[in-house]
Amino acid sequence: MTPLPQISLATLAADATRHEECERLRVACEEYGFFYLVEHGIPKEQIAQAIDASSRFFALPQSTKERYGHASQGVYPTSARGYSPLYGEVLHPEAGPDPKEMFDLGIDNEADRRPFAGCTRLPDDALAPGFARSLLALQATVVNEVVPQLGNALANLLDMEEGWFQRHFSPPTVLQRVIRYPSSGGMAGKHTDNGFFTLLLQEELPTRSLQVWFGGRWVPAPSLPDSLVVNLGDMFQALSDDRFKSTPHQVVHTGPAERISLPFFIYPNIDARLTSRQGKQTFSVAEVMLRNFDSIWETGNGAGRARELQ
Ligand SMILES: O=C(O)CCC(=O)C(=O)O
Ligand SMILES: [Fe+2]
Repeated sequence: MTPLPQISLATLAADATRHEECERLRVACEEYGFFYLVEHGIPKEQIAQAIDASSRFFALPQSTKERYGHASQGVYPTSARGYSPLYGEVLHPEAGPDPKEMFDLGIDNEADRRPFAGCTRLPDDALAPGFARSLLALQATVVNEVVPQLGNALANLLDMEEGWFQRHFSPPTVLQRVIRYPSSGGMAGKHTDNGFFTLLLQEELPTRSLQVWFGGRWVPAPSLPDSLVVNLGDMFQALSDDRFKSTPHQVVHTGPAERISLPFFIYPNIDARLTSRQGKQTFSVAEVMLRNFDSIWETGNGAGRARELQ
């Protein structure tokens, strides 16, 4: 059993029940910074198709996958999109590069030359059947349905002025990722996520691979049927003047099967400059994101608040 609370997006979004569920959301965020999202509205088949197609993509020959690597993508920073082989990313400096492989996508916009924007070069249907199609379909549901509803409810916890969420998340910056942890053992070093919040879809496996740092110990966040995992990121913590925390977490996957997970890292609009509720912190979204990418990919110092975590 996991102690993590469950929050219903349908209840949160309905006028008659919103108030009570918002209170439960507040408690979940204050106590854990992690919760399960149920009644989230993402069709089960859409998730299953994305996981199946991802698994097939990762089974392609290494040289084929590497044709879609960071250098082939044409987005700045280069590590923001495309395929990354095993041992590419450092989430915690002591753990070193993680045994996991990944593919990163974002919201496509050919003409947009700002950081983290542009178009993802994806394998076509002949090479990776359903890969691009299923991941972009999932992205559309997440970005158009889940992010506005959940994002608004989370923004309300921050007590910002009317229209704050709408103003700073139109559109949001979305880092969509597909991760494969091999059956021989996979890891994601302990870290915090750097954005506003993260939505995690994970393959339904009996393992307890994802672990959350809570109450001085690692608590498993296994996949529960029809549930997503949501966690708060460093930007949420900063905007709340540290009232809410971005909770440390890690992945220790020991097999016996491989594990696919599909996180969506949700950030404000890339041009936003934001100030916390009490005015103690002001930051540029692009600057914070670029610094975090530099720490992960260039200096090996890890993600989010990793350096604070022993
Ligand atoms: O794969 C997972 O379950 C979580 C991965 C994660 O925490 C991350 O990529 O930030
Ligand atoms: Fe994470």
